Amino acid sequence: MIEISFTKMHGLGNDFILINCIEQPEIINLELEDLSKTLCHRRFGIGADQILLLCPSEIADFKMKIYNADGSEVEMCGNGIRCLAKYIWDRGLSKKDILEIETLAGIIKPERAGDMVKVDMGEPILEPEKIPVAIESPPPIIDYPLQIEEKNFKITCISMGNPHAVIFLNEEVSDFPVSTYGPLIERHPIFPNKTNVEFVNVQSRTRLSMRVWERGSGETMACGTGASAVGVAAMLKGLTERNISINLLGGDLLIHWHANNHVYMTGPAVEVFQGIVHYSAAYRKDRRRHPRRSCSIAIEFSEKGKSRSIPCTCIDISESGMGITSDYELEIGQIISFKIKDVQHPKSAVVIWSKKDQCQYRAGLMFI
Ligand SMILES: N[C@@H](CCC[C@H](N)C(=O)O)C(=O)O
Repeated sequence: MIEISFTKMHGLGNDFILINCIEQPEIINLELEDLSKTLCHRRFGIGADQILLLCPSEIADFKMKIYNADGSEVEMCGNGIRCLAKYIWDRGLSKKDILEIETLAGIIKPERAGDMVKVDMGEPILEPEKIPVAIESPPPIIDYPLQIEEKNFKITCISMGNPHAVIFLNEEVSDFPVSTYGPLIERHPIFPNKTNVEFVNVQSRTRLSMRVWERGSGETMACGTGASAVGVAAMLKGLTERNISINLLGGDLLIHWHANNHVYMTGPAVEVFQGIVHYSAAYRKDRRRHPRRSCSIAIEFSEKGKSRSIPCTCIDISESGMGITSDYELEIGQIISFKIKDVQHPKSAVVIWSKKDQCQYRAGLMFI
């Protein structure tokens, strides 16, 4: 059982469990799919649509990893990145007004905009093979006919880093059976990576209303990438201007498809509460980048801020970490210092797992 500190946040009711993996680096070593499924569960967990992991990045200010409630890892989350930016600013983790956040969809830039957060969502992707959607037709895919049971839909396909199928309805979106057709379209074989599905009504040339069925999470109160895709779809079809507001179940987002081809999304981000969850951790199978050599070397370590030396045995070692056995129990996240005679290695490590093994303790350490 490990303790995980988290912050519950939402963007227009699309809710997130944000975990700071810079402060808790051991989290990255967990089975993250299991973690997301467990924590997002609305009855047995904390409850959320997605988990967001704040991580260090080598190419941007920070990295955001995102997992849906069903455990699937996703490329991008528009409401999530506004919440992540607010978390970073509120805790003084960066003084920059425009952040660069690495995601699986590339580097996305959230910017302070008064009480709101404006996000440069990048350029929409229209090529069918990149969305991806198995339709052999030149881009853009607009109003492609798709029959689902007795209903004939027309889908407009766009990727904002993640896939979206946008459907403009003649009937009222507020009464539409989103939870009947959403999952059938999400898993339709023409979407090899599944898809998010947006159902839309046009109110005027500057205002739309929509509901969204999110891939891997079900119907949510809002979706930032979804609203961006809907804005692009409406503009491609000539239904609206390039600067519009979109009403979702949780409130409004502003979408601007700029002449530079970037989509800008503006909306709120809210922190709800902080907490600590006790989690029965499953660890990732061995995905080490550096192979470990077995050994048996007696070493001593000391805990950060303490001078007492504690004996232990190093039982395997690689470029990035080592395994030890000791009579002393170490805690996950604890930082220790040590020295191994005649071996070149960093002098500090963080404990990424720890368990009792018969009458001794075993721990995995990552060099820092
Ligand atoms: N809620 C998000 C999108 C989250 C990911 C999505 N469910 C997917 O699987 O692509 C947003 O605000 O963009």
